[in-house]
Amino acid sequence: MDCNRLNVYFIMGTVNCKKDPLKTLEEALQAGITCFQLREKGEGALIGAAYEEFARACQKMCQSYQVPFIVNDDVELALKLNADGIHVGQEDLALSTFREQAKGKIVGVSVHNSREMKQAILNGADYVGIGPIYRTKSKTDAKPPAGLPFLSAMRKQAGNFPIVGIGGITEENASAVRSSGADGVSVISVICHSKDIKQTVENLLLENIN
Ligand SMILES: C=C1C=NC(C(F)(F)F)=NC1=N
Ligand SMILES: [Mg+2]
Repeated sequence: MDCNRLNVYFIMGTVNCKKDPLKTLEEALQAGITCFQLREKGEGALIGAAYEEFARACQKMCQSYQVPFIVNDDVELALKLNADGIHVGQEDLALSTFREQAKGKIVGVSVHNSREMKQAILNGADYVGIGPIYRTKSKTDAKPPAGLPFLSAMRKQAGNFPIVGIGGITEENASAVRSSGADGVSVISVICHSKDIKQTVENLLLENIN
């Protein structure tokens, strides 16, 4: 996976949004997010036909901006929609299972320590999500903040394997996350709660990427 794809990796579900989620996604795509993950979970999340319909609407929008459409956890839906990839946690399926069913798809894995990262790379992940870097409000069962030194240590171990930082990342701390070794920043609230999504995404983007 081209690590520039991870530049600004927006993650969203209907639960995260104050205003219309599809409008939020449209504005974020227009502003230049480089990857999108549908993470529909938690209290009040869509299920069944409404969930699938929402997912298809998000996928269609991503396709019109040539931005990868990644599904969190739900491998079945990812395969049904022929999504560009999936993102799974340590508790989700074994990558090998998904890999067989989905050649050429992007597979991302959340990792919290060097053993998990080593395993994810061995199992054929295309990128790893490392965090939470800072305190997050978006994930109820998040681990304690790992901080930048942890991210730097993981970068040292990973060589140039694609790494995206996640957890409490804002316009203020995004550059520190990048200079600590992340190829990109993954965000939920800072975009979902932004009054000016175009400005927010521009402030998060690493400019003049070749
Ligand atoms: C828990 C997560 C950790 N990392 C990522 C990503 F940023 F995509 F790598 N997504 C998640 N849903
Ligand atoms: Mg998960």
